[in-house]
Amino acid sequence: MEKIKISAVSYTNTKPFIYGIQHSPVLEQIDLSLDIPSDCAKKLIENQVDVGLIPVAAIPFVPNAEIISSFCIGSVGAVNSVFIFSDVAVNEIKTVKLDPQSRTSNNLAKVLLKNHFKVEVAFTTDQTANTDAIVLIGDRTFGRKEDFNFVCDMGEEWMKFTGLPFMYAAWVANKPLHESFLADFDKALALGIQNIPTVIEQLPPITGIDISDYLHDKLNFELTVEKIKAKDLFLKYIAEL
Ligand SMILES: C=C(O[C@@H]1C=C(C(=O)O)C=C[C@H]1O)C(=O)O
Repeated sequence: MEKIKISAVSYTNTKPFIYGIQHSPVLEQIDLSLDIPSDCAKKLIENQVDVGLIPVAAIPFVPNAEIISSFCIGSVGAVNSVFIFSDVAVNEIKTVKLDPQSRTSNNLAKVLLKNHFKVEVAFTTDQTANTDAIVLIGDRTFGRKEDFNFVCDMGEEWMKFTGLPFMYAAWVANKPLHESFLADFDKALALGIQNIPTVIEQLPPITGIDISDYLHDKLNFELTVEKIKAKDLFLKYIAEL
């Protein structure tokens, strides 16, 4: 039987899901690759894979996109790995360098700066540019908060702006898949979330972040009705940018 090709995020935030997949029988049905989020999206959009843990901002670009799991990468308030870092206060930001690995958080920065902070800002993807602020996500943010005068946690600011939690990435398919596979896959993800203490024990030493606090209390993996509401609202704001 042909394996189901899956692209998942290569960051620490996805380790519980990987643990669950690797400790479940569904592993035998899967060809798993770990990629930066922007590549997870690219692979799913270009049909190089059947399922991706992809940035929610990329969902509208996936033909026949369907969210297939009751789990996601989310937060209820602060997430501690999705930031706008700057040395000037947010109302003084004029230029922002975007993170080439991100699709969701780059758009979240645009949405929040326009609608929440109400500042007009120029964005660049040129990584050599000198800007007032940068968007940075994932493991590369660990230990970086001390390097900047101003630290804006976008999960926290989204909550202040909308009163809602946030969904950064979702498990999305680009074609119909067997019900039995989907049930087994979701069970595998659930197993990973139930075993976060073991996942933490097995991680190599990580500095610059309290990894237990991050995986237990900042990240929030259940795909709730409120998070779907947040995703729909976020996509609406993106369409209005
Ligand atoms: C919480 C995070 O969520 C992520 C942010 C993403 C994005 O900005 O496109 C995509 C996938 C997730 O890894 C993070 O990476 O820190």
